[in-house]
Amino acid sequence: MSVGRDLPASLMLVGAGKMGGAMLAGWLDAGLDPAATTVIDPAPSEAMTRLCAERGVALNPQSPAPAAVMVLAIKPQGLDAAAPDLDRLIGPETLLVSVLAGKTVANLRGRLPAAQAVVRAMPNLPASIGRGATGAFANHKVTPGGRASADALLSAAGTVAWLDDEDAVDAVTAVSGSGPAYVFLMVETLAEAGVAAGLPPDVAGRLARATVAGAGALLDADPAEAGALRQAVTSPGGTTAAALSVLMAEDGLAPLMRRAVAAAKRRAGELSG
Ligand SMILES: NC(=O)C1=CN([C@@H]2O[C@H](COP(=O)(O)OP(=O)(O)OC[C@H]3O[C@@H](n4cnc5c(N)ncnc54)[C@H](OP(=O)(O)O)[C@@H]3O)[C@@H](O)[C@H]2O)C=CC1
Ligand SMILES: O=C(O)[C@@H]1CCC=N1
Repeated sequence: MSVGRDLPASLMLVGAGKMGGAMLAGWLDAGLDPAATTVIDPAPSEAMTRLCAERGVALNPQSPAPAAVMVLAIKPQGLDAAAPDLDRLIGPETLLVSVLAGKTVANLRGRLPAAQAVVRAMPNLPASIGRGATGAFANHKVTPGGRASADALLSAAGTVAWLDDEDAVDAVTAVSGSGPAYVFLMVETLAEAGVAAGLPPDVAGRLARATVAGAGALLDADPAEAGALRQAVTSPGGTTAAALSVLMAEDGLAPLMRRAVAAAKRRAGELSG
């Protein structure tokens, strides 16, 4: 699908924080018309204010007109307070694309009755460099053209997986939405372990960061499965095997990751409503 061709004729981004800001930069780079783009955020960061000024994007205009697509990127906990004002900004043809964790299509339509066609999307932070991973679900009111627009927007930020089952969005949230934080934590804990093993903190930090970044880049460049790449590092009877006997033990990383993902999915469910 051609990203540029299917980008919406006009777009309103509501909430230009970490996730909204990351996506906006990618969309503008992908060819979204800045003159047809509006950002609504009551207290935009300096960087967002500068980006809008430099690229010619309208920031908090007095009387914004409904756009072809509204992307909602406020916190889920802020939906109730924001909804009455936002509902007035949704036209009969507006496609609502929400990235709010936990908020279901029914939750959204309950707060925003003007919204008919709704896409629930769960992107992640590497969208800021066009390397995001997004899961998306479209309700039955979304037309093929609306889905193509949403796909073009989300694809501008990286890989998109469309989901047939809305319940899967909470699992996507727990795996890829929150997932970058798990990887960043891996860098932090690997560095800490390096210090405990005797490395100076700056050396441990630099090597841990470069190791995770390099492993990610290799995973990206090499079509081999992650397990095969792991085996390529593991010399029989060597140091990696010794470490993996700890990480792959019955009480190692796998059950810990299952518990972490289950906790995130449970939290997404709690944010529903
Ligand atoms: N961060 C991430 O990695 C991911 C986040 N998400 C989802 O993205 C959404 C935003 O998260 P994130 O970017 O981290 O949060 P942020 O707090 O960074 O961004 C939310 C932004 O919305 C603004 N805002 C608050 N109320 C309104 C309003 N009524 N109208 C317009 N803007 C408003 C906030 O302003 P102020 O700060 O002044 O309140 C803030 O700038 C969440 O729903 C989250 O679940 C999804 C995937 C990944
Ligand atoms: O932590 C959160 O709730 C959001 C959703 C996924 C990533 N950040």
